[in-house]
Amino acid sequence: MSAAALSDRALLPRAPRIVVKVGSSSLTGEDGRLDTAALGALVDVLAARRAAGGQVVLVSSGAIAAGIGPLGLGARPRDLATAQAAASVGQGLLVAHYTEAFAAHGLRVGQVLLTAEDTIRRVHYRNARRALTRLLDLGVVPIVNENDTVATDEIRFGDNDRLAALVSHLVHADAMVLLTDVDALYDAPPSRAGAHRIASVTDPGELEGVEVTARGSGVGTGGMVTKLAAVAIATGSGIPVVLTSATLAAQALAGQEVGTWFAATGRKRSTRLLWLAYAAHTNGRLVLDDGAVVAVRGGRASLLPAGVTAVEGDFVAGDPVELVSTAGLVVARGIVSFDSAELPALLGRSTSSLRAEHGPGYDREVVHRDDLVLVRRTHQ
Ligand SMILES: Nc1ncnc2c1ncn2[C@@H]1O[C@H](COP(=O)(O)OP(=O)(O)O)[C@@H](O)[C@H]1O
Ligand SMILES: N[C@@H](CCC(=O)OP(=O)(O)O)C(=O)O
Repeated sequence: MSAAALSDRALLPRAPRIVVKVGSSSLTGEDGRLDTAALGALVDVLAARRAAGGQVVLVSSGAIAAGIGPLGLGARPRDLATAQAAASVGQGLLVAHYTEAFAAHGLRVGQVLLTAEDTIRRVHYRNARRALTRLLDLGVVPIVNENDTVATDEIRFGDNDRLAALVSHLVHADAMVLLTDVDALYDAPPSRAGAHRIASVTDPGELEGVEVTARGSGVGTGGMVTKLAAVAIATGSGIPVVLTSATLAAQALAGQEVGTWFAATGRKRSTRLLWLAYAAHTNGRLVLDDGAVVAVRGGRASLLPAGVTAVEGDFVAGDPVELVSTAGLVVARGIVSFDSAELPALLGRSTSSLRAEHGPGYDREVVHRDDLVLVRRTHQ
């Protein structure tokens, strides 16, 4: 990423590396099936960007939609197993369409399927980053999607908006472009009479009072809610975002006054912590005593067994969990370093007594401070 974040949409044409995310709703026709003409039109815009010297990572949804027709399904499947089957059939077809469309411009594509896990486990995200940057160096257009066939209900993005934000962070993108079926963020769902387009957002506080729904277009998932969560992840880590419709992609990339511009607000953070803060589905809760709440809120302390009073849920070491006060207020999220089965016997105990009784290894933190993020409210 260049040293300073892009300060204005007019600078977008000169951004060296962008991540473009296109949603199912922009790639499907009225019947919910893949619209290859819309896909072709998007590829024309992205190919022009490549021809002008810019690097592009495309995060494309549409695998499930592309599987609907070939499998003879009437509509987008709601159950996970059928959705996974549709994605399995559709992903190959989707990438085949992209391969052909980009090849017409002399460009190669590379398929990259990621899971939520890939963005938290250190070794996984290093691998993903290395592969993506090598593809870009080789002049390839990486086409990223969630690996739907292996993603489980508990740990998956489901929508590609947050995946796109984490990919933007992973590749140090200069900007993220979210393409959907509405031309901008509106102050209320656009179907409502009198809803107004919001041209730019420079501070997250400006989003207060903006009414968004999680209900998408029918083929998409998450609606505007997951888009704003993705915007928070990207802008909060120094990456500005443009949100507009796929049909306005060319104008958006040219820096014209379309869509909604979200200015970068924060500095770069670790991808794993971003995932934990905004995207992770937690598998359990640790209840903290008052002293531990104060220590954790201070931002520099790890959570020790002595500060935990109760454990809720089933999890294994390495899972994301919520850290809550005795009143049930979520204080932080963290990657826990014990299984839920072994924790109850350790609670309230000092690390030295645990080491004496159970051996070295047991004197570790329940959540290390490097694996912990304080919770702030978002639109999620
Ligand atoms: N305040 C809002 N501004 C704009 N769109 C909104 C708002 N609230 C809800 N939406 C809805 O979000 C939908 C886009 O989400 P979705 O269908 O999940 O898209 P995609 O498939 O591109 O991810 C739009 O069709 C729109 O109806
Ligand atoms: N990975 C899924 C994407 C899920 C989805 O619908 O995402 P989106 O349309 O971006 O809200 C697919 O390719 O069908």
